[in-house]
Amino acid sequence: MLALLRRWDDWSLLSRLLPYLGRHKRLLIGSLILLVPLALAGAVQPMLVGQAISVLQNKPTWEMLQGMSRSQGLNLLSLALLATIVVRLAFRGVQGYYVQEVGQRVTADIRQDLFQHVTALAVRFFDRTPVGKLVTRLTNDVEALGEVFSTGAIGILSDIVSLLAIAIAMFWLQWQLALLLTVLLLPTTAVILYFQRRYRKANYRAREELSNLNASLQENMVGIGIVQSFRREAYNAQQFRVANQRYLEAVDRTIFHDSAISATLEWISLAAIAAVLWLGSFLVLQDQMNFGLLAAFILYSQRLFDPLRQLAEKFTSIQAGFTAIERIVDIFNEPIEIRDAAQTQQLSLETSQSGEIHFENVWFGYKPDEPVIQNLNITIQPGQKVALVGPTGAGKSTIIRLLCRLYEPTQGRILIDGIDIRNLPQVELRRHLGVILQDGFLFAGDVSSNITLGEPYDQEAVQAAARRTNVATLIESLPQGYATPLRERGTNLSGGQRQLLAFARVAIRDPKVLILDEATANLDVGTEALVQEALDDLLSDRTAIIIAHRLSTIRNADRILVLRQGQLIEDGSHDVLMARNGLYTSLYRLQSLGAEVA
Ligand SMILES: Nc1ncnc2c1ncn2[C@@H]1O[C@H](COP(=O)(O)OP(=O)(O)OP(=O)(O)O)[C@@H](O)[C@H]1O
Repeated sequence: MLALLRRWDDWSLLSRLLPYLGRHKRLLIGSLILLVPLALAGAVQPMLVGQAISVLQNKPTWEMLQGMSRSQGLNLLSLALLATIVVRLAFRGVQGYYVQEVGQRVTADIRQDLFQHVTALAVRFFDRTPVGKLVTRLTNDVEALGEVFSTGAIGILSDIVSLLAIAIAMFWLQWQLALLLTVLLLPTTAVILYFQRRYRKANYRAREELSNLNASLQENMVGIGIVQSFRREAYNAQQFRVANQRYLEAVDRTIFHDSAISATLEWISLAAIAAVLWLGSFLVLQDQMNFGLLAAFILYSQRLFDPLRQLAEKFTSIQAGFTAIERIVDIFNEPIEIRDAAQTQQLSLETSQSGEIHFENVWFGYKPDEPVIQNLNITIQPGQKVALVGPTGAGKSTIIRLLCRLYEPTQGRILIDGIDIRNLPQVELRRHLGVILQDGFLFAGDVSSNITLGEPYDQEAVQAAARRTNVATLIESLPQGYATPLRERGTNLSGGQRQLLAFARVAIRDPKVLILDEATANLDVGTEALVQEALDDLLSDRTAIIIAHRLSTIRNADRILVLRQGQLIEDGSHDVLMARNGLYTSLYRLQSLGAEVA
């Protein structure tokens, strides 16, 4: 307990999460109220047994028992004992249920808030955090935290109330024996605290190792295709074995410290009985105490260590919970870097002139000292089709991520229709931009929901978007049409078909700016014709930024921007750039040569 009080850090961490308890006040208060009769019944039982023995021995008893015959007194005491047993039986179940219920509800609330927080974090956070680790935090850690709120915190309160009730009863009955037991409690508590501290450290390590294990698991599952095609199974299994072994060793350490605590308590509670017998018999022999009282104290010495043992067990789960709290609060503390401004502006979508994009002295780097985009100045007129071209790693995709505000420029600003994108609500910015990437990601759900993505479009709009993007025939040929279930992996859609769905997803939103990042790279010839047709339709009357490695696909762009190492080095139409005989010309010639050789 002292260790807990000393850990102000922990308490301040915990206090961040206390409001969650406040949401379930009624259950919480119910479970707290039930603690009182439970503790009282527990503390009275040894007294009743002691009185029964005294009645049997004709020794002094409580006043109310003195006018009764021995059998009447014994009957009354047995009835009272039965009543305390009934109280404990009846209330313990209800109280346990309430406590678990509070824990589970708090866990569910925190899990939900954590999910919302994590999905609001900038992409930058995901660059440095493996998905497996996040999953561990959202599942195992939240679960461990739930224990703090259920069995942990309230359980500890219940044990403390029991301990207090027993202590008061003991001191009331016989102070010397009570003092002896209290003195024995002190070194026990010190030993427990020592092992607790060790346990806490071991537990933190174990959780870290579990995160690593999950991260490795997740990487292998997601990359299973590559794992198998490069025959990396044995190699990866070896790596997994190492991670698994490390986890095992870390868990072993926690078990060791946990067992050490139980063993200490086991030993000390026996020692306590011996000590009570020793001092108690001495007092009985000296006629300072009767045998009934000694019997009551032997029961107390067992009872006293029982809540202490439970307290230690709960401390263990609370310690695990504190580790989890640290890791969860870490995530809650992760600032949401990209937020809507306090005063946002609106885009006027109605004018035909909307869709102008302007990069003004934009600098950006994923790491502070490594600029990936350097002093970029571009103006794209409404309706213009612009292609971004350049060697691999030149920064083409980065420009798109900046425009979508997945990352913020370190210097300079980006304007859409004259408004800084930081002043636009993110919802509006992203609605204004239709992005199609190389892989059309599918969510678990049916075809329609993969097009609407949860927004309230009616079925007619979904079908119209599908027709516009040449995917309607395909969808209608699926076993359940628009209601066919899809999921990210293992669907029977080809890369091209998924891409057509991604087009429909954008078409239904009717964005003013279309962004294609290698959107047609993965397609077979048949699908490419379909996609090209859909694309021509989508592109009309929209500003578009297109990234394509195959330069033949962007010949018709109004403007081609050539990048090298994050700098714009050429800007013009295909013909103008060819005449200039620069980087674009050499890239184009290289590709034409490649095509001829092929
Ligand atoms: N998430 C990231 N974290 C750190 N560095 C990154 C990240 N994404 C890209 N980079 C680096 O930024 C540079 C530009 O990357 P970007 O993806 O914009 O290039 P690109 O021109 O689109 O390349 P490609 O044609 O190969 O897709 C590269 O040097 C890359 O290593």
